[in-house]
Amino acid sequence: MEESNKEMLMIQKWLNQHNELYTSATRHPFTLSIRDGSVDLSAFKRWLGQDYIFVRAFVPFIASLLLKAWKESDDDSDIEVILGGIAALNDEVSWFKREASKWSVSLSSTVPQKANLEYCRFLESLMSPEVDYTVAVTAFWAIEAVYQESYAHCLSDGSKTPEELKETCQRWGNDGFGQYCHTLQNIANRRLEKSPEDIISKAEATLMRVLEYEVEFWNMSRGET
Ligand SMILES: Cc1ncc(CN)c(N)n1
Repeated sequence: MEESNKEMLMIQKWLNQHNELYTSATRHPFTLSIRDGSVDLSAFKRWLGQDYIFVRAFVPFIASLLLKAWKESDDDSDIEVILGGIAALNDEVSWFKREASKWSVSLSSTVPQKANLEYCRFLESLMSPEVDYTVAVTAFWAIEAVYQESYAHCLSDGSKTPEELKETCQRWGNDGFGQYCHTLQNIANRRLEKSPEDIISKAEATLMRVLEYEVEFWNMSRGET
């Protein structure tokens, strides 16, 4: 391993080593099509309905992370950070309902697609008490960071995001959420620094699984499955 990687924090090292996979999640054709204004609105509506189902499954996952933080964390401020995420989710669920009615998407009749079911099943597996807090908080950071990077890109220079999709992009692409993701990354790095080799490799494998599920989730908006 080259010298620079030794001082580098674990997450940064992994993002370098798995840059292709990270890019496939954060620069997916679906979000690139939002950024260049060519997005197929039926793909956007498919994504909206599926993501509402995911966010509902995300709630118990964050609740389980709060419990792991309470039991295992060496730093009490982690609990407040995670609590902030739970509070934001409360607002997020109502945002989905408003946005769905704006697009006449019926959330109650949306059927979870295969990629969604598999991702939610993976989330549920991370809720098990056997899964270490360090592994779970690394997953939490990755899940949030993919959306933050993807949607921030739809708002950055040169973007031609349609006006009616800007609010969606702002939801995850805003600077405040960017700060929040950096806070999560710091928590994950702090925990990884003190972790034994087996936990570190579990966290790396989990990060890669999250990125793969995120790519499949974006692919789902194409509506093939
Ligand atoms: C699939 C997915 N991944 C991440 C996020 C951001 N919480 C989301 N809403 N949906």
